Amino acid sequence: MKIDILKCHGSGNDFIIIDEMDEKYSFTDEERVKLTKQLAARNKLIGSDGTLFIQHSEQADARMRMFNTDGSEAEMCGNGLRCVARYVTEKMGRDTVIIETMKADLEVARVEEIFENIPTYEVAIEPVSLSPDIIPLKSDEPEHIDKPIKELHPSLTFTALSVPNPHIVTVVDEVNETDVRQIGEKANMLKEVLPNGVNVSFLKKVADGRVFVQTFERGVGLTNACGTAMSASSLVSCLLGLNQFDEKITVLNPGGMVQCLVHKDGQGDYFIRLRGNATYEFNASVKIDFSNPENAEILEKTAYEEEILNYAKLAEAAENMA
Ligand SMILES: N[C@H](CCC[C@H](N)C(=O)O)C(=O)O
Repeated sequence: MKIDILKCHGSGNDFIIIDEMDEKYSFTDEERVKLTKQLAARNKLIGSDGTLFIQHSEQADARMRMFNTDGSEAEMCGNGLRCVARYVTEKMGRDTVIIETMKADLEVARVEEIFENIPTYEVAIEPVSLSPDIIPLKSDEPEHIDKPIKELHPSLTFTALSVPNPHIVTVVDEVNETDVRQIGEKANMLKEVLPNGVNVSFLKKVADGRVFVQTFERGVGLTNACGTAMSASSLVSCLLGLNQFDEKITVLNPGGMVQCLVHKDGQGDYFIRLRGNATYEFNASVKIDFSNPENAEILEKTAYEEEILNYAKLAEAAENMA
C-alpha cells in the first residue's frame, strides 16, 4: 500500500508523522509497529526517533499515539506533540487545539517565535507525578528526590518522576555523553527497580534560568533532545533550587533549545509548559507490503529546505549559549 508521511522534528528529536484522521489508512497496532521498525530504523529507509500516528478523537480535536524505534508505545512525547500541534492546527485552521494523549487531553497552541522564522508551539506536559507507584520505581519512600539508586550507580543521585512517561534526572557539573549512554542502558535493564523502563537525563546548570540536558531515551537510545525529559528536568531544577517556579527556563540540548515553565499549585500539584520549534523536513510517499515490510520503498520526496536552513541558525545560536 502507499502511505503519505511527513518527516519533522522538535529540537532535533525527529519523527515520522502519519495522518490517520481521515481514515485513508486503518492500521492494526501490529502494522503500526511494523511501520515504525521499518521507517524509523536509522539503517533502513528513512530513520527517526519514532513515529507519530495522528488519529480521529471522540473527546478532543485529534489523538496522538507515539511509538519508539523499538516498537514500544510511549505515554507521551513532548517534542512530538509540538509537531502534531503544528500539523493539526494548520489542518484545522486554528491556533489552539486539544490533543488526546494516552493519559490526558492536552492543550497545544501556536505561540510567538522563540527564534527568527521558527514555527513555535507550546504544549502542556501532564499529568506529572513524583509517586514511585505511578512512575513506576521500586522504593519505600513517598518520593525519590535527589537520592541514589544504588543498583544503578554508587554515588550519582537521581530524582524520579513521570510526566507521564517515566524519567530519572541527575544533576552533574559536566555532561559526559558516554556516561549518559551507559547509565541509560543500565537503567533500562533494571526491571526490578524500573519495571516499565525509563528515560535517563543528565542536567547541568549553565546560568540562572538556563540548563543543558542530554537524555538516553527508553526505546530509542541517545537522542538530540527529549521533550518530556527537558520538561521533567526543568521541574527537577526547580525542586533542587537551581531554578525558580513560574519563571522561564531555557533548556539547551545537543539538538538546539526549548523553553519550559514549571508551576506548583496550592495543592502541591505540578504543571509544565514546553515551548519550542516544530520544523518540517520533508514529505514523502512510502510503498509498503506488510507481509514483506523489508521491501518498502520511497516513491517521492519533497524537502522543506528553507525551514531546515532556518532551524540550523537556531541550533547554532543554542550551541553558543551552552
Ligand atoms: N522515549 C520516550 C518517548 C518519546 C519521548 C521524547 N521523544 C519526547 O520528546 O518527550 C519514552 O519511551 O517514554
